Amino acid sequence: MIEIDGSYGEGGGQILRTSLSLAAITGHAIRIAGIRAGRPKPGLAPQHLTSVRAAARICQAQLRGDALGSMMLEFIPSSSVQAGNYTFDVKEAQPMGSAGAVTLILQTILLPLALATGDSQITLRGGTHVSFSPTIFYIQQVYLPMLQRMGIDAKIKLGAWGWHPQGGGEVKLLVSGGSQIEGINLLQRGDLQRVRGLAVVTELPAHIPQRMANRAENLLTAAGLKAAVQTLRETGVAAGAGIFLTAEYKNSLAGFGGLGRLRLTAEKVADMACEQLLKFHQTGAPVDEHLGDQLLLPAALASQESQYRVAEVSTHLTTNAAVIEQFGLARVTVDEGEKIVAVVPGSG
Ligand SMILES: Nc1ncnc2c1ncn2[C@@H]1O[C@H](COP(=O)(O)OP(=O)(O)OP(=O)(O)O)[C@@H](O)[C@H]1O
Repeated sequence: MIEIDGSYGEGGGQILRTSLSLAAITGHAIRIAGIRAGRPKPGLAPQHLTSVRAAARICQAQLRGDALGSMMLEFIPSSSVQAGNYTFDVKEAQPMGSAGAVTLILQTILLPLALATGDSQITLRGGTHVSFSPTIFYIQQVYLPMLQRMGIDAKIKLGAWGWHPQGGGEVKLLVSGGSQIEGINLLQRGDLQRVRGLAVVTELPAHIPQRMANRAENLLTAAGLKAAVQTLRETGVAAGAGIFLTAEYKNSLAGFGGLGRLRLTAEKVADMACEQLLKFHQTGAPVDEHLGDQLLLPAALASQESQYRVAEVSTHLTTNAAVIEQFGLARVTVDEGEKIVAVVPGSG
């Protein structure tokens, strides 16, 4: 049984999710104590509990401690990962409804399914565009295209938008099994080709996405960047608004966003997304702070080494590196000065 300290470093949900993915892939039993001890409301929240159950379903794991608020979990896989058709709904963990991020559940099971024999089709229900997690736009425009370069083939389709706090979104994920994961080398990003974006609302007037798009295009153009932001107005289970931007460099992709809320003007939401993008652009790095921690897992499972330069070395990154090393799957070196991450699989 591999013992994981959930309070280590960041002390957040990512330690749990990375451990679940790796337990499913390797078949190792794990015990995690101190789950999300670093958070104000520690223990398993609906999104985490759904991730636990999703990971358990695909490798028929026995569970102990799989309850809301639990700070201890035992996860004992009893089969190899089984490709197939699955549905996971955050509501099953929290019947009152929750905007728990489906993207984080997606990231927990994607690599195990990509390495399994056979293709999978997954339906995920919950929050699709929520703070402190990748949005579906980010998964579509940044994460999956980067994974594609590493030999992982997955596609997603948004069925319904799910915003905070109601959730209620739906996403279909198609994963090709039998992947051979290749390493990635991202030290130079090359020139910026353009910034593409989407300004969207559900159940709100059309002037809002238009104002977000105009503001973002104006700000980015004034900074000398080529930018095109589309607008979209959709129906949904609740009102919501957001703007999502992708910076497309010759060799890399990076994603940023702003989410609307009551009393925040459309312009302010666009400003938030543009500020993040412009700050990133100035660093000259190919990999944004979030992709930096998200690339670690595929890099650890690849058959070659990876090296990439990040805009910022986050505690998510260093914490994730420590979890991966604990499974003995790869050696991860983070050069804090140069902000270069090196992953050598099979040498942990
Ligand atoms: N704006 C963003 N764009 C892309 N990815 C993001 C963004 N914000 C957060 N992420 C990613 O979401 C993940 C969040 O992990 P974290 O450990 O914070 O867990 P959590 O389960 O959301 O909950 P908690 O932090 O409450 O424990 C990280 O991989 C991080 O890179």
